Amino acid sequence: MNRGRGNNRRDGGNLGGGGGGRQHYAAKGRSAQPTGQWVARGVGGAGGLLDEASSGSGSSEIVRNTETASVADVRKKFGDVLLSSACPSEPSSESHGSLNLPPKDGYLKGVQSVPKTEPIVPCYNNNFPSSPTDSKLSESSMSIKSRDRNLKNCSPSRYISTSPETVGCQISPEVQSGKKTTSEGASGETKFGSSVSQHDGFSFDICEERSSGVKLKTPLHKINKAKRKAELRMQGDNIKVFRPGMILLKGYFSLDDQVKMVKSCRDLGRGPGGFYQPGFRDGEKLHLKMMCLGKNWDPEKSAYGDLRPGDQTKPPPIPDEFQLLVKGAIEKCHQYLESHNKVLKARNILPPMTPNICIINFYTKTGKLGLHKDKDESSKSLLDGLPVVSFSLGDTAEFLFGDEKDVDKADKVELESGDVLIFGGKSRHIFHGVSNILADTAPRYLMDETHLKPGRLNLTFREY
Ligand SMILES: O=C(O)CCC(=O)C(=O)O
Ligand SMILES: [Fe+2]
Repeated sequence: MNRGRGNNRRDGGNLGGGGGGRQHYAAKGRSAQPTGQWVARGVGGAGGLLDEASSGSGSSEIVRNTETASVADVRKKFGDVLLSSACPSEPSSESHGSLNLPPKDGYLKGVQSVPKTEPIVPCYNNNFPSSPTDSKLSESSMSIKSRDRNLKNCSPSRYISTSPETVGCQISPEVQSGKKTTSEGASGETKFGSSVSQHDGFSFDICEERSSGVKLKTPLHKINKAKRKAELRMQGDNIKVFRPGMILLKGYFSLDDQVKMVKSCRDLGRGPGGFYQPGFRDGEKLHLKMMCLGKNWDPEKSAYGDLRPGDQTKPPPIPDEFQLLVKGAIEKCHQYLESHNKVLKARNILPPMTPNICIINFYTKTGKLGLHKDKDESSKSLLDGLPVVSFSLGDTAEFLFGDEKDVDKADKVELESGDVLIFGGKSRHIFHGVSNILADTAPRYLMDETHLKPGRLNLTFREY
């Protein structure tokens, strides 16, 4: 399993050809639930229509899936859980940026286990999710875009930016030879540092501290307008099947649900096992901040483990509410495939899964992730094509995917805040990556409510 090493790194430097592990290079139907109540959306009641399969999905299934537990059942279970607004979220006295500086003299790898900030006990009982309804997909925002010319001809080792503006193909000889490392500060600037540690920057806060200064709030009528717009987007047919097993649920999460998710990630990310600046064994840094839930993914070993090697922290468990959202999204896909495609048993095209791993990435505007395959999960999981379920929050990402590790041959789709992308079954082994973050594209309401730092939050759920 190689998600991050050698030619397969998941860093900013690997958009070019080669193998492909997880290399950091660097939808929907929400019901009109009152704020604070999270109801899995858009499941159940799938029609029996058998339209032309847009994905070319197989039509050999003859038994309709009736086994998947209804999300409504899970709703009953979690529907009354109190919201997480009571989670402690004391401001840190530490400036966030300083946690991303290169390690100080005397720093020893593996010793920096205690965050400088007062540890904040994460709250795992946030009450998710909402229930999106079928919605119409806006072609403009979900069509596959042409290839990313900016990344053309970048070889893997050259795709490490030396400045925030550098898209790729420029790198100092020191970095190429592995003598220097790059790290991305809170501002998104890429900095050089020593390669003593791959684990500096523990407990990076994805949100700004609320400033004491006066900040103009978005007028209520604007908020309502944005919410109405989001609701409308969710009411149409917002689902796109790119390939068998690769499905985009466009605008799946309401703005309020997005706010809750960001707040949960923030709370989790400031506690033990929280966000940090990951790097590879040779000192190269991924162009993002990362944390894991359930199991730790180690970019140095390209493998999962129970503890994070750098500080021996155990990743927090995946909150039940996240589980519910994942389940709802998969069921939504099943429902769609069975009602819009010639599929009688959609789980044969997109197998169900219960995630026990979530990798959360935070990209600043210069963040990126090289073309890679997610292949560090168990052989059985990979063989069965258990899907990766990906939630996007914040700024829009240009997401590349294809059969080869070649940006010129990759397709591109924009993933906006609230979108869910799922790739499983025959699409489980696609190359994919993030070529670009489109600055200032996050919904204003989300930013106002969460103080999310400029950038994008991505959660990918998997079953080991
Ligand atoms: O950020 C994304 O959309 C993709 C993330 C990803 O591929 C990964 O974490 O393995
Ligand atoms: Fe991935």
